[in-house]
Parts: sequence; C-alpha cells; structure tokens
Amino acid sequence: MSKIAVLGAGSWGTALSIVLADNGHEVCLWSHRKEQAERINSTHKNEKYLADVSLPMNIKAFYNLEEAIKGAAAIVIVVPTKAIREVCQELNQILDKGITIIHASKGIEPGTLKRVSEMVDEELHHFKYEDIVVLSGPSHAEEVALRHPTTVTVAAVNKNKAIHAQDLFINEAFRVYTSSDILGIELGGSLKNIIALGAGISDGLGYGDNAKAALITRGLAEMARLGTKLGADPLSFLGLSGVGDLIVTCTSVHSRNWRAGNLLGKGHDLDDVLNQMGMVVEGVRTVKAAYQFAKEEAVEMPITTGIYQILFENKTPKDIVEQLMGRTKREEMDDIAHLLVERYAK
Ligand SMILES: NC(=O)C1=CN([C@@H]2O[C@H](COP(=O)(O)OP(=O)(O)OC[C@H]3O[C@@H](n4cnc5c(N)ncnc54)[C@H](OP(=O)(O)O)[C@@H]3O)[C@@H](O)[C@H]2O)C=CC1
Ligand SMILES: O=C(CO)COP(=O)(O)O
Repeated sequence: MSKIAVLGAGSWGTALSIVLADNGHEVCLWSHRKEQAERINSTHKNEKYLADVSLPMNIKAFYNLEEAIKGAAAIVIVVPTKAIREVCQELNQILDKGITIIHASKGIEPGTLKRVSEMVDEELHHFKYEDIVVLSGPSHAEEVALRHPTTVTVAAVNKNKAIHAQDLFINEAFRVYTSSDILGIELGGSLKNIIALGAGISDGLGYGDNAKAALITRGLAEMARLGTKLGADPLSFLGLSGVGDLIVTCTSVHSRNWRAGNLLGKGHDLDDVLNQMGMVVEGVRTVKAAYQFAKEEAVEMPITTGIYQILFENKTPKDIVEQLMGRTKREEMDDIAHLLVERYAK
C-alpha cells in the first residue's frame, strides 16, 4: 500500500480519497484552509462538501502542502481548473521527481485554450507531459462516497503511468479503465459540462425528455467534431468520458452544471446562480474556451454557441431554442461519418 496525496478538499477530492482509503492507502488530503483541515481531522467528515459521509480513519487532512506530499507515491490534483496553475506553482517548488501525477479536474482554460494536463505540464518543470495521468468519467462524488458502482477512465501517453493510476484506484465499487487518448478523455470530460448546462436550461424551461435527448445526442456530435479536429480519437467520445459523462451530468440532480442551467432556465441571472451554487460550475468557464476554440478552428458548435450567448451576450433561453430549431436543414450523420472515414480509412 502507498501514501497518496490528494490536493483539493472539495466534493471530488474527498470522494476520491475515500476510494483510495478503501484500497488501504494512507491518504493525505490537502486543504488550502487550515480550519477545514482541522475540522476534517477532528470530525472525520467534510461538513461543507460531503456532509453525510464518515471518512475512513486512514484519511488525514493537511494544511501544509509540503507535509501532505512528503513520501507520497502519487499526487492526485483535484482543484477547480481556475486554481490548477496556482496549486501547481506551489507544488513545483517542493516536488520530487518520480511521483505519479494524476489530475481529476474537468475544464479548459479560456484565453490559452489549455487542457488541465497541459497547464500541469507547464507549471511542473521536472515532469514529462507523457507521464501525466487524467482520471475522468461519469462519477458524481455523492455516489462514489456511498460506494455505488462507478466506472472511470484513466488516460496517459505513458501506458505504465495509466496502469499505475488504475491499480491505485480500482476496487469492487470503482472500476477503472485505461486509455492512451489523453486529449479525447480530457476534452470529453470538459465539454460535457457545457451540454449539461444546456440540459438544465431545457429542464428549467419545462421542456421534456425529447429536448434533453436531442441536446445529449447533438451535443455529443459537436464535442466529437471539435475533439477530432484537434486530434482526439472520435471513439473516445463514445466512451465513459464522452457519452457516459454526458448522460450522468445531463440527467442527474447531483450535477452542479445541470443545477446551474436549471436555475438559468427558470429565469435567474448568472451571478445569482453562481452565488447559490457555492461549488464549482466548470461549464461556465469552459464554454468561453470552447466558443473560442470553435471560432479559431472553424468548427460548427451551435449548442455551445447558444449557451455562450445566454451566459455572456444576454440572449434568452427561448431565443436560443428558436435559433437551434431554426437552423438550416441537414443530414444527421454527415459530419460524424466523415470524421470516422477520415480517421480510419487511411
Ligand atoms: N464533484 C464531482 O462529482 C466531480 C468533480 N469533478 C471535477 O473536479 C474538480 C473539483 O471539483 P469539486 O471537488 O467537485 O469542487 P468543489 O466546489 O466541491 O470543491 C472545490 C475545492 O477546491 C478548493 N479550492 C478552490 N480554490 C483553491 C485553491 N486556489 N487552492 C486550493 N484549493 C482550492 C475549494 O476550497 P474552498 O472551500 O475554500 O472554496 C474546495 O475545497 C472540478 O474540475 C470538477 O469538474 C470531476 C468529477 C466529479
Ligand atoms: O463531472 C461530474 C460527474 O462526472 C460532476 O459534474 P458537475 O460538476 O456538473 O457536478
């Protein structure tokens, strides 16, 4: 069994710590708030983020980052994407080579259009990009913490690193697959949050299952369109970090992106919604990046564009429904078929 440091004591960092602790590892859960670390150690609960769950005794919380990572075989980074660079800059000062670096955050940085693995690579100077592992898939923290059956994918260019991460996390309630398509796995996990905002808006407007099925299916088409243009394997979008995560995030009341969308659909404004959530809603930031990507890469992403316009250009959800439903008629499989032919007919 190993010592593993988990950086980020929110919902997901805490749930992943439980999985690692169930596997017998010594887990050091780092919080950037001293009071929170002390409270976790005295109550064995994370009262703000997973209040109802008792934490195993082999999870210990730390406020001091150096102490948290000392002697660790692996570090799992699980902070919101806007905090990735800051945390990695601090980590860079104190990190030993040879540690396996895994991240489980889902988003793309607006402006630079970097994925999380690319930000980690830029900030951790003694690590090779090939060795960074991403963990992604349909996995709400609330259900993982209850040991409900969950499946995820770990991806890295270096297969041995992905297998190391798989071995650390896999157990009878948490099944872990590997992939070498880090690009596709990260894009799937990030872009699905935008579509989940859309699904929440649709439900908030009072539309039913037909509209949601349409959003999931056509959302997947535009995720795969952008991903493939950027070099991802189109089949990754049919996997856990594509359609799997889309289904869970677009249909679950646990999803913060769905819940935020739902409030927007009911007429609340964005600032009000984000204040009410009190947890990270990654889709709001990622939609800026995806909108920029779509323009720069000349990829059609009508749903993403519509969500961006609702959030940042004062368009109403109803305007966007009209815009989407009134688009020029076309063949359904046109672009998907071309993507697959281009990729596999060589
Ligand atoms: N929740 C889930 O089910 C899943 C989440 N994810 C992804 O995991 C990532 C983290 O999400 P999640 O844990 O849910 O988010 P939460 O909002 O539940 O928690 C975020 C945590 O990060 C901390 N944090 C914020 N800024 C910093 C910083 N600068 N330095 C250190 N810690 C910081 C927060 O501290 P504070 O309390 O002070 O704000 C909080 O403890 C996201 O990218 C999300 O998409 C992926 C799969 C499932
Ligand atoms: O990524 C997630 C589940 O796989 C969590 O989604 P939310 O951030 O929308 O809650």
